Amino acid sequence: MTSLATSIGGRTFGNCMMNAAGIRCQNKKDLDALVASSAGAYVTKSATPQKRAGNPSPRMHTLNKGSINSMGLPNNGLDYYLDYVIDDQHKRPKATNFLSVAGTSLADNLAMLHQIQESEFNGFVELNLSCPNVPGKPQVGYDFDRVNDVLDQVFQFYTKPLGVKLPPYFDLVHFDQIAAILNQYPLTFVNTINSIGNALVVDPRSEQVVIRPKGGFGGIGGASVKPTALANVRGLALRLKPAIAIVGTGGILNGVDVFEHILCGASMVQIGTQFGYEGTKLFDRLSQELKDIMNQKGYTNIEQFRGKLKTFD
Ligand SMILES: O=C1NC(=O)NC(C(=O)O)N1
Repeated sequence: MTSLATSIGGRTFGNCMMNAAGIRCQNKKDLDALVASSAGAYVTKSATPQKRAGNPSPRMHTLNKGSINSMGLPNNGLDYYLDYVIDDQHKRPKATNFLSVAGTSLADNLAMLHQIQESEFNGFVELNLSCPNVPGKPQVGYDFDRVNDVLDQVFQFYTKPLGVKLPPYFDLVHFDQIAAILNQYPLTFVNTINSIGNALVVDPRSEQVVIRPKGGFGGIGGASVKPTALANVRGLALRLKPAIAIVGTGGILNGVDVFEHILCGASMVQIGTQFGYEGTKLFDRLSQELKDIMNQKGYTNIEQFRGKLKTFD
C-alpha cells in the first residue's frame, strides 16, 4: 500500500500536500473546502492584526503556467483565522493545521504571537517573513540581522510549534548565513520559497504593466520558479539541523514536481498558483500522480526517498 503520509514536529499528516498561504484560504468557505479535500492540512491566508483590504486591483495576473501578484496581504484579521482554526481543532482534535501570520512590523508579529500563545490553538504557526508586496516594507527574510532579532524576541515567550516562510535566496553564501541563524532556534519547520519578489511582467500589445501596485512589480509563482524553489529546499535541507523540517513550496503543477521537492528534502509540499487555478481536485490528481511515480520506482512511503537526491560526486 503506497502511503503519502509524512510527519513534522511529531505530528503526522495523512498526505504530504497542502495549499500555500494566500491561495483559496481567505475565508471559512475556502478553508472548509480544504478540510473536505484530500490535502493533508491547510494553511490560512497570512493574517495581520486587523482586517486589511490589500493593494488596489488589478493585483494578480495569470501567466503561462504561472502568476504574478501584488495582493498586499488582504485578509480578515488574526481573530477571524484564530477563531476558525480553534473551532476546527474542537471538531477534529487529531488534525494539525497551519496559521500564517504576516505582521507589517515586529510589534505586530510579537502581538499576534502573544495572542496565539495565550490561545488554545495547538497547531503550527507559519511566520511569514517574506511578503514582497507591502509597499515600502522590505522582505524581512533578506535582512539576516532582522531575522535573528525577530526569532530571538519570539522565542523569549513562544513555546508552540513555529515555522518561518522565507523568500528565495540566490547565493550559496546566503543559504549558509540564513541556516546559521535558523539553527540557533527551536523551529519546527522552514517553508521555502515564497514568490520570487518584485518581478515585472509587460504586455507588449498595450505597452503596459499587468498589475497596478508598485508600478507593476510583483511576486512570481508557478512553473518558472521550480528550479529556484528546489535549490532553496535542497540548500536548506543540507544545512539545517534535522529537527527543522522543510516545507517545499514553488513550481508544483504535477506529481513529478512533488516527487522532486521531496527528493530535495521536503517533508511537506505546498501548492499555490496551480491550486488557485485547479481548486481542491488538484490534491486528488497530484496524489494519484505521485503514487504512480512511487509505484513505478518501488517506493511505498516518502521517507524511502526524501532528501536522497543524488549528485555526480
Ligand atoms: O507572502 C506573500 N507572498 C505573495 O506572493 N503575495 C502575498 C500578498 O501579497 O499578500 N503575500
